[in-house]
Amino acid sequence: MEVVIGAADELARLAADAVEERVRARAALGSRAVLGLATGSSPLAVYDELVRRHREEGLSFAGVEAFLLDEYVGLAADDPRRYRNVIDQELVSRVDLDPDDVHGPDGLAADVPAACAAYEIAIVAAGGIDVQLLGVGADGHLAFNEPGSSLASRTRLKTLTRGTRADNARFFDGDVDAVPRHCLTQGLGTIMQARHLVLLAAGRAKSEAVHQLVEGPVSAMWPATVLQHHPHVTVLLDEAAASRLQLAGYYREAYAAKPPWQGL
Ligand SMILES: N[C@@H]1[C@@H](O)[C@H](O)[C@@H](COP(=O)(O)O)O[C@@H]1O
Repeated sequence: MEVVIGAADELARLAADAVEERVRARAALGSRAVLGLATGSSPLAVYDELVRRHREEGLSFAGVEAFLLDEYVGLAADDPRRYRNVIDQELVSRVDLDPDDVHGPDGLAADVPAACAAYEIAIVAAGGIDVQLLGVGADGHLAFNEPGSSLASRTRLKTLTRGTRADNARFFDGDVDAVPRHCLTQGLGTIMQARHLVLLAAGRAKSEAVHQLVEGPVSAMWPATVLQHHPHVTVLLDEAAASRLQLAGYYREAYAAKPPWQGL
């Protein structure tokens, strides 16, 4: 696990570098990159940077396939809070990514277990996710895998905690009761199969979750700690999110002394 502590614009550039590198490398081989997209505030600056590179530097997403981490259950197909619509607005509609190549768990499925199983199969059929962008909840949730989630879980229905619903009420005019109770989410086991995980966290409210995920014991009580078992994780933090790290000095030194050939 590599921890980088820096300014917001630098972190967004690094995450965009990881995405761009994969997209260009796959295109050069004549194959398609598979991206894992996250919603929430954390990746927004990354999407802005990718859009800028698309417009100014010719970065093309044509042929790229993308999968969302999670989705609310029960929001109407045209509801702007539906994550599939959020990602259209934040990224897909601003670049040349074909909307038909962007997939999310179906929060309106009549047969939820079948829809979740189909989602898992679709990810595998695409060849697996090359780069997965991630945020983390203040309680350590990853995607919508709340505390207590199996570390081996697959895409399934979950019940949101009151805390997560309160955090996300800002997207529902501050009305916690308007936030759906249920969601479909990639499981922790699903997320762990992506080849490179790039997690962004900002602000003091995330500092305990960040401390646990980087330095705490692996536990379902802090679902993001499962990332300690992944061979290729990049954790991009602002100063406030990094403020409870015990080994922050070491992470800074390691990053500053990193051989240029190493990449992210
Ligand atoms: N389902 C999402 C997660 O995928 C996201 O990572 C997390 C943090 O969100 P934010 O980036 O807005 O802090 O909260 C939401 O509940």
